[in-house]
Amino acid sequence: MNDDGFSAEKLFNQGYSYTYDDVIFLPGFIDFPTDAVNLSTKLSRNISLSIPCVASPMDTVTETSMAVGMAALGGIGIVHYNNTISQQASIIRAAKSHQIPFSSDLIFASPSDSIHSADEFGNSPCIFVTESGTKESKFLGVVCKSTWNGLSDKQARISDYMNVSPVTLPSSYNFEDVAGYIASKKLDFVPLVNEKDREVVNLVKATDLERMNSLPKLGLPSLGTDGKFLVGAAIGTRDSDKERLEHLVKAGINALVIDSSQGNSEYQINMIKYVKHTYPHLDVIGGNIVTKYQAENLIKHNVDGLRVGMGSGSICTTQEVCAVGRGQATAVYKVSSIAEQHGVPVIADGGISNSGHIVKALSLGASTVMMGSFLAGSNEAPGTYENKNGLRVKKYRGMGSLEAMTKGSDARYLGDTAKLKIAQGVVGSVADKGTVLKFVPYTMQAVKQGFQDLGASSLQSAHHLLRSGTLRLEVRTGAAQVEGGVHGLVGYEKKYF
Ligand SMILES: NC(=O)C1=CN([C@@H]2O[C@H](COP(=O)(O)OP(=O)(O)OC[C@H]3O[C@@H](n4cnc5c(N)ncnc54)[C@H](O)[C@@H]3O)[C@@H](O)[C@H]2O)C=CC1
Ligand SMILES: O=c1[nH]c(=O)c2[nH+]cn([C@@H]3O[C@H](COP(=O)(O)O)[C@@H](O)[C@H]3O)c2[nH]1
Ligand SMILES: [K+]
Repeated sequence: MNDDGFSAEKLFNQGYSYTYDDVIFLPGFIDFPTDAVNLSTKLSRNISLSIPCVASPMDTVTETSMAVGMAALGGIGIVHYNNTISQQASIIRAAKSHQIPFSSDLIFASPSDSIHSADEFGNSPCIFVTESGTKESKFLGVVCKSTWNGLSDKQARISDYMNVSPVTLPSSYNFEDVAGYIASKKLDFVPLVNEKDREVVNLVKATDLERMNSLPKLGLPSLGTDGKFLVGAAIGTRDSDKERLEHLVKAGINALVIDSSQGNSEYQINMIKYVKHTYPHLDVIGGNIVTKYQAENLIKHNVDGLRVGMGSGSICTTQEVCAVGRGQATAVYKVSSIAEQHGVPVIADGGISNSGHIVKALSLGASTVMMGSFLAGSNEAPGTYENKNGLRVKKYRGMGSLEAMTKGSDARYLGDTAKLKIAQGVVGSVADKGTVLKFVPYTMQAVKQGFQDLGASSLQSAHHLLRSGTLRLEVRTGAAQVEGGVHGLVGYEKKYF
């Protein structure tokens, strides 16, 4: 019997609430190469993923572009609901209509419009002309920036000079097909059009070919039985969320997250019952929870997945405001020890700021990690980059921040104008990280190295090491945490890849 270090069972039963940084694993035995580590997993009972990564349902994290990027990587994005029903449904429809791993910004105008300034093109080489000037309208033609630049009468109506027969490709084409076509015809760009309703879905530029070639090779994407990207969505626990759900189901969601900071409530249980009864084939993820007791209650009502984390998120102030929550390492271990007995996968939500935290979450029993701040600085997150003190940043805010609550179009807070609003989150910003298509694969490679050090060649094997007591861990003192980081240098640059 190995008496070095502690088993998780012993370590997590001593009355302390531990975070990821508090604990450290002792190395195991390596008998396989890093590339033999298999990170495939389950989001929920019936949804399989090839990487354990989930984008959080937050309005500065997951809309179409993030959902597409995460599914292309083999993970999944959960689309937020701090918008109208039609906006959320349209984000989901757009994500599900993609076959290629990225989503370009598309600009639309109607034939009767005029283009007054080159700025209206943004970064796009063209403006798309549709009947109503919106995306969900019949595609009529394009105006290329070069054509507009050459116009003598800049006030002319678009209908007078647009190209009504541009080269397009069907949106069902995959990236290799589109890239091959662009290269062979020497095109600058090609719009991808949904043949059924003649809607423009995406735009691939010649520069994208080079960009994609410089990125790590993608593994298996997350696809549903219909061959389309897997996309999840979140809703709340109000009655109005039932109408929202009807539209999300029509838009094709594959998984539903019932979003609440304290998921063990009558409101949530009633919603779970409603969803399970009305849409028996939809996987329902309940949460958020941090205790065995909460988990048992939601499992009893047949949830297909559990979202774990209260107050651990980077923008969360719940533990300060409400004095309720739990250290995330303890929360993940405790909840997953119950969930595993019922075959319910656990999502470790919040507090992930490096690959080591992902290794810890998964080795303590989670099947996936949900991330907000880790993804919010990517190109795929909503919003534009700003310059702050010489640093390129994007806004990232808590869904319980005053700003997000007052923006909220649903009745959660605005309907309750008589109530005093208390924020449980902050508004901040995060540094530019480039595309998820690059930094997520590198992060997964780092996670594989962590698993190799532990002697775990898969999530199943990591969970087996955990439950059998073979995985040994310890709590790090403050000094040990300092020692485990970079220390004693005058200056340094941290570069992971
Ligand atoms: N994971 C975390 O630690 C935390 C996350 N958040 C995020 O912030 C957002 C807001 O979270 P919450 O405030 O927990 O939202 P919530 O919608 O669950 O709760 C807001 C308030 O409405 C009440 N409520 C919910 N359903 C109701 C119904 N059917 N009838 C009457 N009252 C009802 C709740 O009890 C609560 O007082 C979410 O996106 C959540 O994920 C907020 C705090 C902590
Ligand atoms: O206390 C909170 N107040 C908020 O306003 C808030 N908004 C999001 N969340 C939760 O934080 C998670 C993301 O955390 P990270 O940025 O650490 O990945 C998310 O996935 C949520 O669980 C909030 N928690
Ligand atoms: K926090």
